Amino acid sequence: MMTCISGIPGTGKSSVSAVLKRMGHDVVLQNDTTGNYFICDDPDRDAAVIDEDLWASEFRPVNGIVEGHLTHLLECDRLVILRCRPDVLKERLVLRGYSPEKVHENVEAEALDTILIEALENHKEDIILELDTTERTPEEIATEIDDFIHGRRGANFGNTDWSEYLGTMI
Ligand SMILES: Nc1ncnc2c1ncn2[C@@H]1O[C@H](COP(=O)(O)OP(=O)(O)OP(=O)(O)O)[C@@H](O)[C@H]1O
Repeated sequence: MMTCISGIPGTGKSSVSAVLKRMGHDVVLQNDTTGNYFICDDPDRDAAVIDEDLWASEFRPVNGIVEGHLTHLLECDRLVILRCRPDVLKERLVLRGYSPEKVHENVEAEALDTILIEALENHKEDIILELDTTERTPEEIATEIDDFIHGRRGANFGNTDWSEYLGTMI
């Protein structure tokens, strides 16, 4: 069974995945699988552009967890989307040294539910679990994901609404 953990950069995917790995889950990093799909560097965003559709269509399923901000594009059995309140996400990304443009782009995408919307275009609702990481530890989030993977809790999404942040601090 393959579980994907997606979310805007800074929502806590790596932190949560590290805990899940310690709990015994096999974790594959998206960035370790995209090398053959490189198109060019994007200096404005300080990121590589990859052929996302080709990567997603050629991805070989794994029995475990795949973590990365594009993994909601993959076919999978369970999909977890991590969320973070825009003002807190902004702090996390500024601390990382992201440029103001990159902070804005990511925080706006979070406020607009971008990943959830894309996920709903590709997946059935009953495999999606959305978790707000804002005021919770990676350990708490990892426990919820472990419960989801093992069927001890069900799918759930649509409970975050960051629209009040649009057009204000971002
Ligand atoms: N639940 C949390 N509570 C507080 N801080 C957190 C939490 N999760 C992550 N952080 C902090 O937020 C920052 C970003 O976390 P992390 O690298 O896990 O995000 P990410 O979603 O994996 O980002 P990327 O997609 O760029 O790899 C880190 O400084 C991390 O310590």
